[in-house]
Amino acid sequence: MALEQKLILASGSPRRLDLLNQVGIEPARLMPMDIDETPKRAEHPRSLARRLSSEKAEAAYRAIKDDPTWRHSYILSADTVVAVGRRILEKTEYTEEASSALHLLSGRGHWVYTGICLVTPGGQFRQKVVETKVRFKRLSTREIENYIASGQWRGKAGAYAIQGIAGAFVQKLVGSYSNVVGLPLYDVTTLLAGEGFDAAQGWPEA
Ligand SMILES: Cc1cn([C@H]2C[C@H](O)[C@@H](COP(=O)(O)OP(=O)(O)OP(=O)(O)O)O2)c(=O)[nH]c1=O
Repeated sequence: MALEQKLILASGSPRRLDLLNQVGIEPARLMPMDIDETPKRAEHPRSLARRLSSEKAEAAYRAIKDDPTWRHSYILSADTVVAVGRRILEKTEYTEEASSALHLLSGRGHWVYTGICLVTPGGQFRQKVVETKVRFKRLSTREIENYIASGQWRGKAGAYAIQGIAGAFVQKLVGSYSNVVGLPLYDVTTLLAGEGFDAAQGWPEA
């Protein structure tokens, strides 16, 4: 059976789809999962990324497990969390919040955690959290204002998108770049390889 018939991406993020396509993986179906992403009190950012990625996968699994067309599929989900120390910088739609997040990121190192979760057709959950350390240069008030005006921060964890203008803010990055954009490609393809998927050849015949 071809990979196309086997993989559901439980995400509405165009970046995640682009990243998968980049390595030749085209999911059969996209299932954006609308879950409550509010962190629990004192929840560590790493635990949050793990919990939310598995909640997205669980919601998708519940939706397809009794559906004869989709129940033999794999489900992949992810969640990206940006944090300065233990302080989580959530996605925002408000300019004031985005501006204070950028002031906080300016001239400092921060962590980007992406939780990934792969559910097998048998209902087993395989999970991982991947960490990338990013350091921004010092940002002037003018640079922050211009960035806010670009709107590129909307709906992005940490109020920035490394794949756009904010790429110029990055002084140093340690770890996976694709992890910051929203899906760590090495780790995703390694998880899929554990299920017998070879990116160059597709899935083995069922
Ligand atoms: C830090 C950073 C985040 N992001 C994006 C990736 C994610 O789409 C988003 C983090 O929010 P998520 O909640 O991980 O994802 P989402 O709500 O956009 O999509 P879904 O839950 O349906 O999969 O921020 C970038 O695009 N670039 C970046 O540099």
